[in-house]
Amino acid sequence: MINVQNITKVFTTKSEPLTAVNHVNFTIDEGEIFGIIGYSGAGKSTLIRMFNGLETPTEGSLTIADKDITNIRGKELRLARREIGMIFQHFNLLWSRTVRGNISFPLEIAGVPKALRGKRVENLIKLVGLEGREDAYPSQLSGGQKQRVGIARALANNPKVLLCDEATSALDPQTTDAILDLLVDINRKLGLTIILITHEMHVIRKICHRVAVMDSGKIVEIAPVLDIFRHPKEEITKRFIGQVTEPEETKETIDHLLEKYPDGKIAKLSFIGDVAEQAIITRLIRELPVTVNILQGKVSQTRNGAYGTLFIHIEGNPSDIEAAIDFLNKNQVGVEVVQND
Ligand SMILES: Nc1ncnc2c1ncn2[C@@H]1O[C@H](COP(=O)(O)OP(=O)(O)OP(=O)(O)O)[C@@H](O)[C@H]1O
Repeated sequence: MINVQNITKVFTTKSEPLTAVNHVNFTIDEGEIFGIIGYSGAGKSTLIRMFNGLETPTEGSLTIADKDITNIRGKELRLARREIGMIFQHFNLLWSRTVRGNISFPLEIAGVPKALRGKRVENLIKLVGLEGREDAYPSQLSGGQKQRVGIARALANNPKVLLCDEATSALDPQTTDAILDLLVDINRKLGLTIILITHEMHVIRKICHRVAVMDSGKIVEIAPVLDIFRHPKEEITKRFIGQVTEPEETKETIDHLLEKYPDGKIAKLSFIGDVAEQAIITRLIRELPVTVNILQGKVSQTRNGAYGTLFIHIEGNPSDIEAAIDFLNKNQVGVEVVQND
């Protein structure tokens, strides 16, 4: 449905040209929730802003539903923008208008007659769960409620695509989850394609089907979310995954254990889906003369299934430890020795 080909954006700055997005290629299917993750300055905002003409690419093309939106201007661009809604980190609401007034605004701009607007606004308020708050002003709303208004406003003209620019970054964890659940609900109900940018792997893990990892203007890795969890290739991807799979205290625990047991090896095991980690560890201890200490474990749920990590410390003589790692590898467990000696 969406085809991004060789998209590049170079900004002219006082000192030298700055390449914010550097020859990026990918496609997005209709109805997909597609995440783009990267640290600050990676080029995510610039990339997403090219989807609705807020930035013009220096090179490359971008087609949405077979329509090339790269170089359109004026009326054509305004019409194309109606097909693409956008929500923002800081909501960008009109402070002098009520909830109803904010949601109605894009309909007024599009010239929808008043008689039709009322019904449409009521439906949108219901869709995002803001019944009873229709007459409140943004200053009277919580962050989560403000973003619900942002979502309703973005959906007012029945867009095919919703762009989310760090839409949950200003919200607390509980409100973030509620807004993410709402996005999934809307994606299911309306078949809407959602493209979101974030620096939080939690957001990707919770709702995205696929993810692209962006670094210095380039897409360095792109895959279904569960595959990325299972086989991250790039160092930066591993760091993002660590945000959700590794409890913060893991490093301290590992350091402590290395001091306590200087001879062992510490391994990070990855389990996908229903692989029963308990049974594998039990068999490992029975079959090989090694001792296993379980340090930390966590299971994360993604849209495509569960992903678990377990940190263990293996003690024994070196050949038995090697045999233990072999055993784990043969049992469809991802094994990464994180540190030894
Ligand atoms: N209008 C502009 N003029 C000059 N440079 C810009 C402009 N907009 C963005 N940049 C630069 O392009 C690079 C990418 O910025 P961008 O905002 O796209 O990154 P980002 O990944 O979204 O980060 P953040 O989350 O901090 O916004 C940065 O080095 C930024 O300073």
